[in-house]
Amino acid sequence: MIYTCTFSPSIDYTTYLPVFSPGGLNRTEDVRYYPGGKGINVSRVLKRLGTDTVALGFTGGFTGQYIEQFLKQEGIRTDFIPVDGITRINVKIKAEAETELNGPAPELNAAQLKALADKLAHFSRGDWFVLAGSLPKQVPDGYFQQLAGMCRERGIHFVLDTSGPLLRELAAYQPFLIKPNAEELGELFGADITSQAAAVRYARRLVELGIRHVVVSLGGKGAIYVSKDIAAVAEVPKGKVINTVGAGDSLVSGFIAAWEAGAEPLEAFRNGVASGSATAFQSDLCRKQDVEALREQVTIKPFQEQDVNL
Ligand SMILES: Nc1ncnc2c1ncn2[C@@H]1O[C@H](COP(=O)(O)OP(=O)(O)O)[C@@H](O)[C@H]1O
Ligand SMILES: O=P(O)(O)OC[C@H]1O[C@](O)(COP(=O)(O)O)[C@@H](O)[C@@H]1O
Repeated sequence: MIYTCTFSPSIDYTTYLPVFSPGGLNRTEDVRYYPGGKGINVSRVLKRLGTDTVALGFTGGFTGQYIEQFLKQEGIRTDFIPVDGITRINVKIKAEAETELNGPAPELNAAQLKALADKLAHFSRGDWFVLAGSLPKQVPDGYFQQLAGMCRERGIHFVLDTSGPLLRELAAYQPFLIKPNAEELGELFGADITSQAAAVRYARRLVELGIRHVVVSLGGKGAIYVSKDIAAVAEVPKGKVINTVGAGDSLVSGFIAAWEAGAEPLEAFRNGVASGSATAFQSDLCRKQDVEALREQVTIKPFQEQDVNL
């Protein structure tokens, strides 16, 4: 089974307007309320691609209930741990530029954290644990390391899509897949990633740590895949960008869906990139038919040492 885990779910209050004036009164007529948070997006996309998951994480209040109901209506199994606070609402303003306002998640107590570790203790070899999105800082030292260590010991595919200092620490637990964007990869190494060659160089350092698949997403500039034997660059298909929120999560989902179906790494990568772009080209997350239509338009080439600026 694929378990996704979202420590900080959200409702993504997504609104479209031609011009956004900071500091002024902005009236908007087109508003959507999507359940969000990276693991939840992965569960939603995998469902659309025909793969079942269980969405784990922490939810609270009326916003938490909304997310749970929404996912159930889409046929997604949930097993959230209830928390006392109210699940956040993240604001996504789609005007000339995309502006995001991501709130803090409710605090978690020791019993709630333990409840998650107890669930992980029942996973079987070959299951997946997709830990995605921002992680709370106020957890006891070593907690996330314990979860990552359980995955390593039990042969669970550990997929990590987070940012900040924990990304560096958990990378040492040899996740199966990680998907930083260029900025997150740069943060890991205290570097500015301004070229494909730099992205490949640092991704290789992660592979040397024992991570099997490293995908560096580059927004509209595509993505890079690095493993022990392969370094490849994908160009994205052309299309009208509508909402890139969830594009990174869709990339992760497309990769996992194809891998579970027996695809080779570069085919899984292609499916991931097509899923990311299919999401960027619509308001909500990608649909299977759009991913299939875009897949052949994703060009993948071996990485060439000559430098290409990002
Ligand atoms: N402007 C875009 N045009 C086409 N595809 C895009 C665009 N933005 C994102 N994507 C697709 O989504 C993937 C992930 O996007 P990215 O913005 O890098 O992720 P994140 O949201 O995690 O930072 C990209 O690798 C690409 O496949
Ligand atoms: O946990 P974070 O880092 O605040 O991110 C949460 C946000 O990321 C998203 O999951 C989208 O992520 P991506 O655009 O990176 O795929 C939103 O749904 C959510 O509002």
